[in-house]
Amino acid sequence: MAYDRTAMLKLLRPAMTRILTPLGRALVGRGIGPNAVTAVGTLGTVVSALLFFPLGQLTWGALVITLFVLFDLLDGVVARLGGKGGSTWGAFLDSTLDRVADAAIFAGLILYFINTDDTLMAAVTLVCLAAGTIVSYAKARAEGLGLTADVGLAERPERLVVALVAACFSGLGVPYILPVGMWLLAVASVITVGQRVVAVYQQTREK
Ligand SMILES: CCCCCCCC/C=C\CCCCCCCC(=O)OC[C@H](COP(=O)(O)OP(=O)(O)OC[C@H]1O[C@@H](n2ccc(N)nc2=O)[C@H](O)[C@@H]1O)OC(=O)CCCCCCC/C=C\CCCCCCCC
Ligand SMILES: O=P([O-])([O-])O[C@@H]1[C@@H](O)[C@H](O)[C@@H](O)[C@H](O)[C@@H]1O
Ligand SMILES: [Mg+2]
Ligand SMILES: [Mg+2]
Repeated sequence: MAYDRTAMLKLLRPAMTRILTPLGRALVGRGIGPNAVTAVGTLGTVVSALLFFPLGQLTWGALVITLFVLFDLLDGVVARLGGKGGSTWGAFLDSTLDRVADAAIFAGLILYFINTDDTLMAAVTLVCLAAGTIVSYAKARAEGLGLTADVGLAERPERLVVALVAACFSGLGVPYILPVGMWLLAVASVITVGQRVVAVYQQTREK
């Protein structure tokens, strides 16, 4: 059964791939493989999220993190240009390290809220972190069972764009944008968990 793809950012993927292809080709030409790109992207994201955000450097944090999360598109480009179309180990590493990067981004924001004595927003951001992890787990578990759960309002690109744009503009002084972004993301992530559970349930009923 086909499912509607509600996550609109997926439409940007071909364009982003085209933009990153010359860089990917240069990396392949220098013998740099996809796993190195995945590892550097994750390390850069973790270090910048846990450095900039807790210090209140939201704009710089968002910009530097953006640079490193784009490595997640670049690693796939490098894998495909490498000629073998990607490896099983690389696919596992990519998805697993995505969880590490996501945890660091939201942990950095939680530490920022704790440092500014905003316990409520720290809790809302914790919901974003937990629900986002469950969203990814639901898909991985479904795929492990031979099903799909490739649906939802707040898939990873949406979660990253909302969090990073809100942090970026909050750092520039736009009022309320970070709390509003985190509240919206918490609600959208919880809804996405529900959407994936329903999608898997429907497939099990059809079998
Ligand atoms: C200095 C910074 C300037 C800021 C400029 C902002 C530019 C960004 C603008 C827009 C971003 C647009 C978002 C793009 C959406 C893309 C949609 C999408 O689907 O993305 C998914 C991916 C990656 O998914 P995945 O990892 O699954 O795919 P891969 O292509 O990697 O393929 C996986 C397969 O590849 C093989 N493989 C992989 C790795 C490996 N080691 N070995 C392998 O073999 C294997 O077969 C695998 O199965 O991307 C993402 O999730 C990342 C999304 C990035 C979102 C960025 C958000 C930033 C937006 C704004 C930031 C705030 C800045 C505000 C600026 C304001 C200015 C006024
Ligand atoms: O499920 P989700 O968190 O929305 O989306 C995620 C993808 O964007 C990511 O690229 C992949 O490696 C993860 O395993 C996960 O599926
Ligand atoms: Mg990737
Ligand atoms: Mg990924």
